[in-house]
Amino acid sequence: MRAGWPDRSHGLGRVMRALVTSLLQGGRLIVSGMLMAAVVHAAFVVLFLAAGVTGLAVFNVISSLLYLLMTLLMRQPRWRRLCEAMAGIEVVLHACVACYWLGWDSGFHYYLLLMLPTLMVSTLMPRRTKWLGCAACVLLYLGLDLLSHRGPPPQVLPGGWLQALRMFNAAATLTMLAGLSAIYYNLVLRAESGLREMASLDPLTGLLNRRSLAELAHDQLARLNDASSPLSALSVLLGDVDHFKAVNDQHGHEVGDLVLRTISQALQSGMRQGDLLGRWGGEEFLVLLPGTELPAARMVAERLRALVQARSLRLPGAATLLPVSISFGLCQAQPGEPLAQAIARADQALYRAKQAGRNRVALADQVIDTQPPSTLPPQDWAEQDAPSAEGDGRA
Ligand SMILES: Nc1nc2c(ncn2[C@@H]2O[C@H](COP(=O)(O)OP(=O)(O)OP(=O)(O)O)[C@@H](O)[C@H]2O)c(=O)[nH]1
Repeated sequence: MRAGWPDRSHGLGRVMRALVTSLLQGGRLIVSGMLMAAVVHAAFVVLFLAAGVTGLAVFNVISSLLYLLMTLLMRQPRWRRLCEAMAGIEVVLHACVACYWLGWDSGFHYYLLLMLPTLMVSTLMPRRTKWLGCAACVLLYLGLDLLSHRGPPPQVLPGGWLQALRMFNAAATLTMLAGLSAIYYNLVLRAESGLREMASLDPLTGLLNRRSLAELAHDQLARLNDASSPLSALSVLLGDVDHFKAVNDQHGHEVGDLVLRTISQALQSGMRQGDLLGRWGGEEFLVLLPGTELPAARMVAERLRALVQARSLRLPGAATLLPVSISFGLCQAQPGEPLAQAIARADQALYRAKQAGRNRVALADQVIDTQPPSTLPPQDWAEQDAPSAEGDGRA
């Protein structure tokens, strides 16, 4: 239980807590609107009692309670559609009755205007229904105007009261419109950032996906080529999970996915601030190390490799651990070198790491290579003293 809430809340405390919780956690435009409506209606009870308009004061008590009830009911998805419809009916009915009873100058017709944005942003009704609802509101507004101007209203308030009421209604409507707009704007922002996140992250591992990592890599290469930029080096590390096909084949794709997530976490745990990690392909990971030259990058790669190796998995019912390991190919991007070429060089080094027994780091040639792999000179080294992969026999 959060500090500040009583341990055992009863009655009003519980209702208040549910209201605040529904507002904060529900986070929905319509819930916030209903809570605002309950408060505004409660304010009108006081106003009407003071002006001697008892009938409308009772109407407002009922409306205020109805809105509080709906705010609570809105937490249950099955009640949402009914609540939205009830709120709409209440606004229209209340605006019409109050405007007819006290006259056009009371300003109650303003509340009909609230229906237009509320209808339009509702997620619970089809587009056609929204437009029909808006058209009905406009017709009602015009009809109410005609009806109210045919003669004096049933209850005539003193001039000062009427003016105060109209100003209150105008202020309340405008404030609610501003509030609704702000809430809607926040919802749009949240949805937008959610979409952006979905578009840039790999859903399985939560790492950057290939597209967003490629964009960042292009930015880094541009900085490397820019003489005014402080970036002096960029190392590119391409990793590939060892014997991953065998994991899938022997244990199924769910275990394969678990291995990928485990390796992602291991890699993330070894990343430094400013380095970039992403899932480049199925079982391939790409790491960019800005400001890092080859010797330091090699140490980073060794650290990541060791972190992955330490994450062997114990599968349910299995007597032995499932070994996991990763091989890395490493190169330092050359100024002016395209991304594809830097990655191709890292890939060639990765190929040699695999050939040399896996679970190791291999460095690419420093020379920018434009030749096909078959004509390359023999590579100078793959780390022969690195530990062997678990279960090398599967190679
Ligand atoms: N479970 C799972 N498997 C994937 C995913 N993406 C790719 N794979 C599998 O990863 C396997 C990659 O196998 P290979 O490229 O043959 O390589 P490997 O078995 O890891 O062997 P080496 O790389 O030589 O050590 C293929 O069987 C793909 O189907 C994924 O998101 N989830």
